[in-house]
Amino acid sequence: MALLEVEDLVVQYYTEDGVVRAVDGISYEIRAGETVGLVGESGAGKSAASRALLRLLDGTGEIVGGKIRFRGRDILELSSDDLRAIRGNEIGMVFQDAGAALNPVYTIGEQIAETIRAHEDVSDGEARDRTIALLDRVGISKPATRYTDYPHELSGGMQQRAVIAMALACDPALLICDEPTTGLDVTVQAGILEVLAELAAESETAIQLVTHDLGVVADLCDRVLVQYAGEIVERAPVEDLYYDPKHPYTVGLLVATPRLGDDRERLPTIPGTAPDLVAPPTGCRFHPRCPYAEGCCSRRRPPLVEPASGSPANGDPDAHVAACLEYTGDLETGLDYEIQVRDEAGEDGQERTHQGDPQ
Ligand SMILES: Nc1ncnc2c1ncn2[C@@H]1O[C@H](COP(=O)(O)OP(=O)(O)OP(=O)(O)O)[C@@H](O)[C@H]1O
Repeated sequence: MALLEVEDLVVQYYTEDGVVRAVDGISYEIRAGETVGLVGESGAGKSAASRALLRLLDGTGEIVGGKIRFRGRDILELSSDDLRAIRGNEIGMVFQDAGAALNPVYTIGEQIAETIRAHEDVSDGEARDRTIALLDRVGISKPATRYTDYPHELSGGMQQRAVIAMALACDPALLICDEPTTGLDVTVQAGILEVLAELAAESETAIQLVTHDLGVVADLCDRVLVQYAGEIVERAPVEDLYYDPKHPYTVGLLVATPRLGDDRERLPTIPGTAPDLVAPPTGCRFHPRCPYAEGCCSRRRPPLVEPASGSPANGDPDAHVAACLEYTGDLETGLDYEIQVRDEAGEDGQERTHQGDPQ
């Protein structure tokens, strides 16, 4: 049994402009210990999908369909007490804004120790010792001294490390990280990513990592889910996705990802903007931005299929599947990524393919 199973999840927000279907029928699973990246541009519904896992949607957000099972338990059916017992204990969370996750009136040590005591029957001394060990593990130097710091005494990066320490306090089976480094400067980001990379490599904790940065995914993840306009359009083990992307949107994301030694002055971006989720495009939601779109793309919604055979995705989490009509045999001209990628080449005509080393 998978640790986490998400089936046909649908999340909506109710706004003045209408009903926003932020997540529209996504399915995936995460097994114990693996790190899964959820990538896509801003507005794709990645945060909504992640917050829904713990029923922590903000504003008018509502889960209107689907199933979420964690260790076989139906998250959507749990009482709020049972859910609270899972949050912060079996499932840890790290969201974008570290400042908001910390209580300004308690020291970081007290907050982390309190999280441990809330879920486990331990003495104050033991909670304190474990907290200091956690602060050390996430790279906070002089952890015994830092224990008594208030959040405002820490830099943004150190606050985020403290939040990660708090999320790890009860040794969770699953850690949900939503853009954990956004808003931090580049060197600070690198430090936080290192902490997560160690965690991904060494611990039994599974991670769902939400990011718009495919470079980060390459460093940390075992598998990747690509989300576009509320749907998963491609799912693959990380190497397959980098070396052999199948969906034109994924190719666009990869071409737009800076690489080590990149000498392009301006990175190409995917033309157009993410669609309005009140009234998303018909058929394939990416078709208005897709360089390969044909008439059928605005009429047929592509199913997730195995590209080689065109057979429907069968739930094998390690399968490489993509939702593009090319793979159901509907496109006449087909996809020719080489041409698009060559267009990005410099004047020397050197091809810079998206199939370089992921970094
Ligand atoms: N509290 C809210 N009220 C109304 N609409 C919302 C709310 N939160 C998100 N949305 C809408 O839901 C859609 C998905 O947003 P979400 O934040 O989940 O995307 P995302 O992929 O995580 O983007 P980002 O990387 O910018 O966080 C967007 O259209 C957004 O405007």
